[in-house]
Amino acid sequence: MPVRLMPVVAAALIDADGRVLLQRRPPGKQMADLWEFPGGKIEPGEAPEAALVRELHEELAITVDPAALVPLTFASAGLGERHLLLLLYVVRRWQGVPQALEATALAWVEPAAMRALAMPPADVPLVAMLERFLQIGG
Ligand SMILES: Nc1nc2c([nH]c(=O)n2[C@@H]2O[C@H](COP(=O)(O)OP(=O)(O)OP(=O)(O)O)[C@@H](O)[C@H]2O)c(=O)[nH]1
Repeated sequence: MPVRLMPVVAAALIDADGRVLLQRRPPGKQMADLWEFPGGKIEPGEAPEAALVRELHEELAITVDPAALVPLTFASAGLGERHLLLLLYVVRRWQGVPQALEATALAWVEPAAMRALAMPPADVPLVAMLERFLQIGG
């Protein structure tokens, strides 16, 4: 059965205290009001890293060197009529102070507190993996 693949890139920005930046999706969008990792869809012909650098600039007004994007894990899940392939990167270096240009809120969250937030279903295993990764000093 053919699927319509939807490739999405997302970033776990980690600050000096080991907290993770999450943003809240605006009302009216798919998955409204859920907390998510900043990011978005890869456009046709775009490399994943270029897409993530672009999205982080559009959503947070920060500049990120593609070399600072460290692949961590991915999610693969049906999403309506499409199939989401969500690539999660860890980012520890960027320029600028993140601003909520598209989200309704930003929050720096302790890793253990992430799973208490309402997030899209595909993010649940990503959050578990990220928490373990940060626990072992990744
Ligand atoms: N950015 C992001 N998207 C996620 C996450 N988890 C998850 O299921 N998604 C889904 O991946 C898709 C990303 O689309 P988006 O709407 O953020 O992408 P975009 O910025 O390109 O938006 P647009 O369609 O308004 O141009 C949405 O269906 C969203 O619900 C996540 O943690 N971060």
